[in-house]
Amino acid sequence: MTTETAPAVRCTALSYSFGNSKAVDGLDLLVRPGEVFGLLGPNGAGKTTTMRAITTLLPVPTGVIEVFGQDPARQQMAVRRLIGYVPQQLSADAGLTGLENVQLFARVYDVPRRERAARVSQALDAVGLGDVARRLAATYSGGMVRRLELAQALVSAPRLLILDEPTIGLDPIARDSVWDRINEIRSGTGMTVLVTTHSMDEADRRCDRLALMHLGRLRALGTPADLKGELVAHRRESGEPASPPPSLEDVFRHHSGSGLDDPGSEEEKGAFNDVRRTRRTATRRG
Ligand SMILES: Nc1ncnc2c1ncn2[C@@H]1O[C@H](COP(=O)(O)OP(=O)(O)OP(=O)(O)O)[C@@H](O)[C@H]1O
Repeated sequence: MTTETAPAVRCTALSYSFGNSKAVDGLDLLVRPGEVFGLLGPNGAGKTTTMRAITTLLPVPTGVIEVFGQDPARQQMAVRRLIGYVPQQLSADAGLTGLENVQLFARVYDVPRRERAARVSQALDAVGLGDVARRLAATYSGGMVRRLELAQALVSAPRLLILDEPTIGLDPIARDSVWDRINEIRSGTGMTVLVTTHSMDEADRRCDRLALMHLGRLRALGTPADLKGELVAHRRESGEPASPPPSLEDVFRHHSGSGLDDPGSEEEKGAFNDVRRTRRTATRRG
């Protein structure tokens, strides 16, 4: 299969353990080219581990991963060239200007020297930071820092953009601004986006398809509408009240609630809404 026709990502029986603890447990996943695919799940579900395995940042896992038909274990550099990655952790340097931050990534990604200046300025313009590129990142707001990190990832013109909690800690306006930029770039390039999120709203509004993960395993897969529709059908068949219409939160509870895997702690059962962590935006300004 050529990289043109291959799925953006295919994971087959993917597993990864930290010591005796299984972070990802037999995951099968297929991300189609051009879609926004969301990995949704509470803390510890295995989302970040899955992403890091795809990005080649973890030692070789068990199972198979393909990124546009390439194997990250054997074709590490080829895969890295296809990917732009925005990790959860802060990746912008507050002591550099926006421009310098993106220039740094252009060198790291080995963007050809003669294309560098144009690509850096395109990436900054694409995220709406062209006018403030010569200001220190320390003076940027949380939303601007997140857009700067997006520019860093975009400077290599990736076919697959991987975002780990892209809008955590941002207010709704900054969130929308980040997503608007991502979608503008997608419509211009056909780029695929793989994103993790805790946010039901973000998953519902922004993702074409979702994988619900819990305790390292895939619990459900589909469009937000399909996932909710399946729960409606299940309620109908089991004689449960049809209203109110289910939310994604209800879908998640249905798939990961008591009786599945380790139903153990009460904390784990229903805590989906309680896991929203902030990315400590304020400290990232200084
Ligand atoms: N470096 C590590 N060393 C040991 N255990 C780890 C490490 N990274 C993750 N884990 C464990 O692996 C499991 C999955 O973690 P992972 O970060 O992939 O989950 P997640 O769904 O991304 O959660 P979060 O939303 O909190 O980032 C958790 O039990 C976590 O404690």
